[in-house]
Amino acid sequence: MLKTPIFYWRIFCRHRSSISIAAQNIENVSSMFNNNIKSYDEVPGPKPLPIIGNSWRFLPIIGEYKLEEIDILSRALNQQYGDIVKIGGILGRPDMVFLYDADQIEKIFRGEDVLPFRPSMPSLNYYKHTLRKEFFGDTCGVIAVHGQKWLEFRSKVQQPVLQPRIVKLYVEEIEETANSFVSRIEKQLDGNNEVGSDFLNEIHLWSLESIARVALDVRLGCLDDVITNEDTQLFIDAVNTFFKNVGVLELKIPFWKVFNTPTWKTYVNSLDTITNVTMKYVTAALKKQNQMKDSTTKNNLSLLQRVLALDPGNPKLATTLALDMFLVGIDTTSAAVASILYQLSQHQEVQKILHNEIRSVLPNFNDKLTMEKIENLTYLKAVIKETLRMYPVVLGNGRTLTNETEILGYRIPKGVQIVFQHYVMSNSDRYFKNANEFKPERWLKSNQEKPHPFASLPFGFGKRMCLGRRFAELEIQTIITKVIQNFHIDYKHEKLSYSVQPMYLPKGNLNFTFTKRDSESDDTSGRS
Ligand code: HEM
Repeated sequence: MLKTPIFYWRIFCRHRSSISIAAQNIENVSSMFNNNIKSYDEVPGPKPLPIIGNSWRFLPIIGEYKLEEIDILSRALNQQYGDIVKIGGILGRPDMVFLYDADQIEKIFRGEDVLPFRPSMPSLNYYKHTLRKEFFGDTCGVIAVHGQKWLEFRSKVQQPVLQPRIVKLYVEEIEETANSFVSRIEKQLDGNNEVGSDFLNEIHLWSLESIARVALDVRLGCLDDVITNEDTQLFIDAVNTFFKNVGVLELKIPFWKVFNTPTWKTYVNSLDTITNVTMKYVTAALKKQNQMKDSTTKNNLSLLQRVLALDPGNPKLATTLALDMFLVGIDTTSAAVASILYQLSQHQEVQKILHNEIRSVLPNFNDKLTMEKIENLTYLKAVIKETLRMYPVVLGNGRTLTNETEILGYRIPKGVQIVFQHYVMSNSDRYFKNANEFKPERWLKSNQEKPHPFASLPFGFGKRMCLGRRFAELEIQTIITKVIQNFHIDYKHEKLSYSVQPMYLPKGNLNFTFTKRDSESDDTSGRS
């Protein structure tokens, strides 16, 4: 069936929309007068067959393109065809052009117009714009939203969400959540100091708890031994159900478009629950804000209070923002943390340097984290960047052209979806010397060889850049600091390979071994 091409695109587009949008005017006028420009038909790529085009390549059994192995496929296409590859002739969807050239990607990003176009995640798009239209109206958020509605929403919330000054207000709460995670690990260790096979779910709980602190000003208690708050259990279940079903709706034949499939109903229920619980907390915050007027200084207003103030008396804007943060901020951050911990378990020398850095910045276990201290954890930041270089959780990002554009000597028509192949570029020696080596040092200031700024872009770029980036960084920096400060981490099982799930992360049980460090220990003590 002709479903698979769409699957393929959506995997790239995952992050429920990360695949962005965009548009640019680059050189499109001058190109009209340049006779050397080749036509779109000449762009290299797998040749489509009559009628079925290239769709068959994505079919199970007979097709050679496997969605879970897009990493391998993308590299193979690059080797076979070069820096620009057309995947055209896919029934029911626009052509895709894969791009492997960082200079060209930079041009496209820098030429973005005011309304970068994001081909949206259809299931969420339908939920927001049709099924629950009455609730969302024109305040639909940014995920699965484009055009003027996207611009209006993003312009309102962008400043508070991305401002370092505001992110700084959350250091203590994010640290508290990380401490709860550490305590929970301790309680879950078996006789061999190993955590259970469902450790990724533990990371998800931490991530949900952290985002709730930011988006709702609430301590949900996801990491408590016993969850007593009914809403919290409801919320955890709904978030899990959402993640379980969104992949099915986005990646399999979209029967839900024709009738209410059980998956669709479950998915809608989960979204309704997340929206309702979110609305409940936001409304409570609004009430509290009204009662406490003037008691908080303007500088200390939380993100939620600031967003509430943007639309006085109305909880809709803040609810929608929180909803979007939950929908795209949990599994991305969780995947990144899982991947970083795995890499640290595989690179003991890196873990040792990192631990020594953490010990020098936080000599005592009880030392509180501050933004200034985080600033000094330069090796930690390099470890995070290096993991996201080699294993970006969102494999590729992209933009749909809104104008005819010259790309690498070819005239590419409006409407084509350009997919930036960051995974391949950031793992190529062309952009990173000895690219297959895990070397955080390459990101340190002392390194003379500066990487191309558009070869590794884990959070995207430009007007639609990740809205939660600063919070994601704070969360990841804090959790890794706390875990490595407390434990030596090992992975004593067969090496894991990475796959698209649809976040890109190690495939298999993450039953790490956590060996408690004592406060005086250097990195090697406490190891079995
Ligand atoms: C490691 C963690 C994360 C990664 C790697 C990541 C990556 C991305 C990427 C690649 C995009 C697309 C950017 C573009 O098109 O240029 C994106 C968009 C977005 N991200 Fe993240 N993200 C992460 C965490 C988060 C978190 C924690 C939140 C919220 C708290 C968040 C909220 C968003 C939103 C709302 C958008 C859509 C922005 C728009 O379309 O205007 N992300 N993210």
